[in-house]
Amino acid sequence: MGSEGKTTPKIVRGEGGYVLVDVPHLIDDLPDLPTYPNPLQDNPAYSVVKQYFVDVNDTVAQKIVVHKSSPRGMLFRRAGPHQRVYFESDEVHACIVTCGGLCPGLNTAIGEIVCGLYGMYVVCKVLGIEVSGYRGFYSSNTTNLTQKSVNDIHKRGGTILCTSRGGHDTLKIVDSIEDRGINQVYIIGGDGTQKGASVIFEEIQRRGLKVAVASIPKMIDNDIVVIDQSFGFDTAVEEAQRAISAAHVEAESIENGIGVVKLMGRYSGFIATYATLASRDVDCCLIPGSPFRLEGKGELLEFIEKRLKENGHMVIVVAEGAGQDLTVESMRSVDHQDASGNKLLLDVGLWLSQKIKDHFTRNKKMHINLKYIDPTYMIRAIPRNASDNIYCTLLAHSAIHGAMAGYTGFTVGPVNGRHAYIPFHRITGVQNKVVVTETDRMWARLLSSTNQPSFLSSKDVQDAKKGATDAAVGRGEREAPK
Ligand SMILES: Nc1ncnc2c1ncn2[C@@H]1O[C@H](COP(=O)(O)OP(=O)(O)O)[C@@H](O)[C@H]1O
Ligand SMILES: O=P(O)(O)OC[C@H]1O[C@](O)(COP(=O)(O)O)[C@@H](O)[C@@H]1O
Ligand SMILES: [Mg+2]
Repeated sequence: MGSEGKTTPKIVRGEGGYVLVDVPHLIDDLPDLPTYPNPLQDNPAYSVVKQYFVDVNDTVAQKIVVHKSSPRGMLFRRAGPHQRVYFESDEVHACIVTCGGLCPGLNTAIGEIVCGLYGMYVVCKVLGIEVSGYRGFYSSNTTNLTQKSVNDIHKRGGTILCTSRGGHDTLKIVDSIEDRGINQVYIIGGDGTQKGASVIFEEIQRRGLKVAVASIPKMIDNDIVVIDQSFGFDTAVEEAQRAISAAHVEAESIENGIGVVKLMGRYSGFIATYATLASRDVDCCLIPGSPFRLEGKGELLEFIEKRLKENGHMVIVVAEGAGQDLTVESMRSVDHQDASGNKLLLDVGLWLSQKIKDHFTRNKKMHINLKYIDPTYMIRAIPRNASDNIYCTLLAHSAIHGAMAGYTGFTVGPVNGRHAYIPFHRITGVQNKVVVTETDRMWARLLSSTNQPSFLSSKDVQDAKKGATDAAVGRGEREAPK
């Protein structure tokens, strides 16, 4: 496995606090590359739009709420089609790879890259890196992707290219790119994948190749900074409702019924938070950013007892990364990792369910009926919903326009609603989290909606505030405290 990217950030400063966090361009290292008119100008669909092309100086502001005396924040390059492109249509040899865990919308993203390249840029060589993920680059399994072959894949869950964890060998991957004559690499994947894409880009740059590397971020649990939301998240929240509903039906149909639902979210609690807020059936939501304890006054077990006495049933949603400090303590775990180096978490849902059962068996005050639901793989495997489908189309188009315009080493996504190109170094190594204190009002809305205690001690509040500051610094919204 490679290390994280070390590209020097390309920062452009101007008047009035203008700070553009720019993305690399092929001409940074290959200044004499010729340009060509964008074929879209002759496309009957797109040429009717008067101002279809973006201006090369267009930027998107990361910060839209600014104070009189605070820094203006950073800008990113606006995504979209450019008047001039750096590839002739028949010169393009693109490839697409999907890595990491499944996420609804992967097939739409693949299909839309293929259709966008063929339809908008009259490209006719698009290779799918199969079987699978990064290691697929150095196996012989590839497939020619055509508009016909991707025709209805957006209706299916999973990825037609398959995916994998581990197996990132930068040199072998770039050798394969070079040997096959690939000059546009589209990489779809999560945080690990973005780190991998970053080192691939650096090796390509080191070899002085005319190869654009564009990535589409896939983080089902939305733990990506800078961009508004990741694809598949909306679908995941919707599908999570079904698990919560089932837990609610089970819980309310039996005396002292408790439904426990574990939702994805290793570092963040976005799916759990949004699904809880949306469902209104949840009595208690537990996420990584909000520590809790089991025993003691005002702590979780006491709250469960209270809610059962009041309502006769309750639903608990727990994000997979919640309470890891407690599970590690009680299960004396060893530090296991998956093939990609991700820490393997202990199943907090199972652990919590057992703890609740033990508590009520021990104190014999109340007989409870607990049902535990883990819908992780059911959620990941479904096809995307309508809004994620459209979103994936826009992401794919933004990636294609960027690569054709010669940008490289970038990921795409909406920043305050406008699509932008973001350099890898801005999104790798920092995680987006639900911030339970300070500025994040969503958690406050959740507490008010479930009417659960916050379970936070004053030390937790201090730690959470520090976490909020670190996250804001990570997002570039605030300067690091001196
Ligand atoms: N620091 C890294 N450098 C290079 N490749 C990496 C790095 N971290 C992860 N990868 C590779 O990225 C791919 C996907 O990573 P993984 O963490 O499994 O999924 P995700 O991208 O969804 O987070 C794997 O093939 C893994 O080897
Ligand atoms: O069984 P797998 O494929 O390792 O996946 C389990 C993990 O995949 C996820 O669904 C998503 O993780 P990634 O974003 O790293 O792919 C996690 O929430 C979960 O812990
Ligand atoms: Mg990941």
